Amino acid sequence: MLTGELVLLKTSHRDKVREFIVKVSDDQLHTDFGIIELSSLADKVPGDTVVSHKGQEFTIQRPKMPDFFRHAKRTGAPMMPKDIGMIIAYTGLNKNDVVLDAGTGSGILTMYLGSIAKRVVTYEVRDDFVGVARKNVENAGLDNVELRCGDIVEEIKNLDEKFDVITLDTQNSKDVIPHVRNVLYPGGFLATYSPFFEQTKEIRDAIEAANFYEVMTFECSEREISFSSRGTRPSTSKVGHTGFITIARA
Ligand SMILES: C[S@@+](CC[C@H](N)C(=O)[O-])C[C@H]1O[C@@H](n2cnc3c(N)ncnc32)[C@H](O)[C@@H]1O
Repeated sequence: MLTGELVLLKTSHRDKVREFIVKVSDDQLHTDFGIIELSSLADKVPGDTVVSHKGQEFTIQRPKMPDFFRHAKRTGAPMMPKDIGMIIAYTGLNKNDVVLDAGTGSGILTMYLGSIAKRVVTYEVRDDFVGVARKNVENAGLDNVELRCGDIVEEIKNLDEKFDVITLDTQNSKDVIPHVRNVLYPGGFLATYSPFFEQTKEIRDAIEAANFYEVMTFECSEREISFSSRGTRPSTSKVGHTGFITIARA
């Protein structure tokens, strides 16, 4: 692993997996299971192990987005991976795209967008939430995300840049939509996320008034299957309703 690279350290204790995301550096990681010199990770590769001063063995992996998602600090209502996956798939997000995103919240969707897109500009009206999101984005090692504190309803009117994809997860997305086409490239995608039917209808009305194409609204349900010695069946604890996704094209 290279100096400055992020590393996922995993160890088992009493049948439970404990994990830490660290950076290869001259620092130390202090855990219940002993101290690890992080410089000792420099000559390792994924799959190798490192041993703490108390003799506890940790395996070394490269952290991926699901690890950053699990470790992220949360405020408000972060988007779930099932919905994030749909937005990424239906907007066709790729490495050349520049994205406008609002509201940032704790930056969960923002992190996933940043892990794929060329650049992400994200707006959040609460500066304490911007602080949380900034930490999550930095912890995920992303340097292509620009976090701005501001009200997207006003800020979008003053933007002089165009975007390939715009994602809106705010209570007032309907007030942003009339301005979206001014900053979205022709053929670019808008994706909105809204928990209520009423809010979603307002978004649809605003999208229709702004003459978008290829409009569709859906919700994504996720059904986990549980496997046990007694049999195989859908899990009884499931993720219920989260939100409705609306996709539209300029
Ligand atoms: C549901 S959360 C977003 C969650 C985020 N997508 C995530 O995955 O972590 C909605 C956020 O929008 C912010 N917000 C609401 N109105 C806004 C506005 N007009 N401009 C910018 N942010 C706004 C709220 O403060 C809140 O943090």
